[in-house]
Amino acid sequence: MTVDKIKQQKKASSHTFYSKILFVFSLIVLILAIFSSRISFPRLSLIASHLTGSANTITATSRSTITTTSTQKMASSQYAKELEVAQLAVQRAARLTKRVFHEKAKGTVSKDDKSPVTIGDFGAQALIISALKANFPSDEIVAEEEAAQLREDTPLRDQIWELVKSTKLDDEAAEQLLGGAIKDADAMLEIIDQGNSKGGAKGRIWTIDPIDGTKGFLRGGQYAVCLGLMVDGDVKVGVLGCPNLPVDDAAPLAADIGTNATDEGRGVIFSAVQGQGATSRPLGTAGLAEGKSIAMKPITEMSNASFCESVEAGHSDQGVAGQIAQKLGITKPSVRMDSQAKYGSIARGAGDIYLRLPTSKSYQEKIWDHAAGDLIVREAGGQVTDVSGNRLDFSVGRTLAENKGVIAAPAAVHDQVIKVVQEVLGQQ
Ligand SMILES: Nc1ncnc2c1ncn2[C@@H]1O[C@H](COP(=O)(O)OS(=O)(=O)O)[C@@H](OP(=O)(O)O)[C@H]1O
Ligand SMILES: [Mg+2]
Repeated sequence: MTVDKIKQQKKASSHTFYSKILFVFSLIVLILAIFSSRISFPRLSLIASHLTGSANTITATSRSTITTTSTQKMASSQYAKELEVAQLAVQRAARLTKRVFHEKAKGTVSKDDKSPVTIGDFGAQALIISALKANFPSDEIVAEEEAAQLREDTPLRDQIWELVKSTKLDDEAAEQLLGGAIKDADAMLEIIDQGNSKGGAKGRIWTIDPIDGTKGFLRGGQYAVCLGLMVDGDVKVGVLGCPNLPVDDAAPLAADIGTNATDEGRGVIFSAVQGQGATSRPLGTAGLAEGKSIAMKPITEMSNASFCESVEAGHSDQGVAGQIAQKLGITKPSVRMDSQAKYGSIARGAGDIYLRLPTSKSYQEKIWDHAAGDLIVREAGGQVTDVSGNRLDFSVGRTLAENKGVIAAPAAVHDQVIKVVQEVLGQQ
């Protein structure tokens, strides 16, 4: 054997040695990354599914099995304080709405656009804005309700004030974090009116829908207390309190879900922070309960998929949705459900697809009806767009002026759904 050959062999074996070391080193780094929870298991499997482009790689284990100690995780992550305040504010506001929900008389009045609003809507908005202003005084707020009507109607104002001043979380530290009680009824009106931001593409702006699905709330159905934070037009934090959804993420979706007479086993908070995944936790009455990571369910067969839509035919074209579902091969009837509870339900894999088809050319969707749900579904592995396949644009004011309709589905099938939506709408 020549000296050259011996040298070559030595070089080759030292290469193999170094690549082995490199392999072992990468393995250790990967294991450390998993255990330090910087990448949670559901997100890893979602990343895997994006890499392979296959829905099937999102395994069943990615769903709802990982318990996160919310406060521990929050402490080190971006928007931790915003998330904690937002969830507690929603939990407290939901407590108020539940009191009204169980009353026969809900203090319902009609707004200028003829839609209903209750003492629950006004009270919840006051409590949420007061918590946000205590923590983030210079942030702007886009909220659904305004106090003008209450300034004219003192008995109604007083009814709301009674509710607001007596609704607290049974946790002193949580109450303190939310800034404590509002001073008096007049201060409450001022606070309600602080939700009058025009919205837009610059700075930190919160969106609040104190009771989304007010009609559902009045009917005894689903409703949601919704809160989102946008930074420069992009949703960073989203929280949905759904008092009438089951706590169990795996409970099958049905129109009458959560219509039991008591609150036993129901009430859930969904939340998400951009880039940090989505979570569900039981809706409580004191501090925050433990959360679980949630992820959308992979659709392996369209014939087994389910889709949800609005109960109100005026809010979404149910005829067109039926045609889309049929063309996709969906065989189950739609699950009609009020409010952003639909977004939460598909995000945790209880349902698969959410279709919201415009009923009029002129209606512009409101940002508070979609901001939180949009982020929660996307962080759970879904895609949310309008009927043309464009992302919802929250940066153009109080409405989604640049979008028509909403289509939310697992990322792996979203293009397929949009293709069919366009075929059906093209035939109209
Ligand atoms: N024409 C039209 N088209 C689309 N959407 C509309 C329309 N009119 C109203 N709204 C908004 O719908 C919000 C309720 O959402 P959902 O339809 O999902 O729930 S519900 O079935 O109506 O309860 C509802 O929110 P809330 O007012 O908070 O209930 C409205 O902002
Ligand atoms: Mg709404």
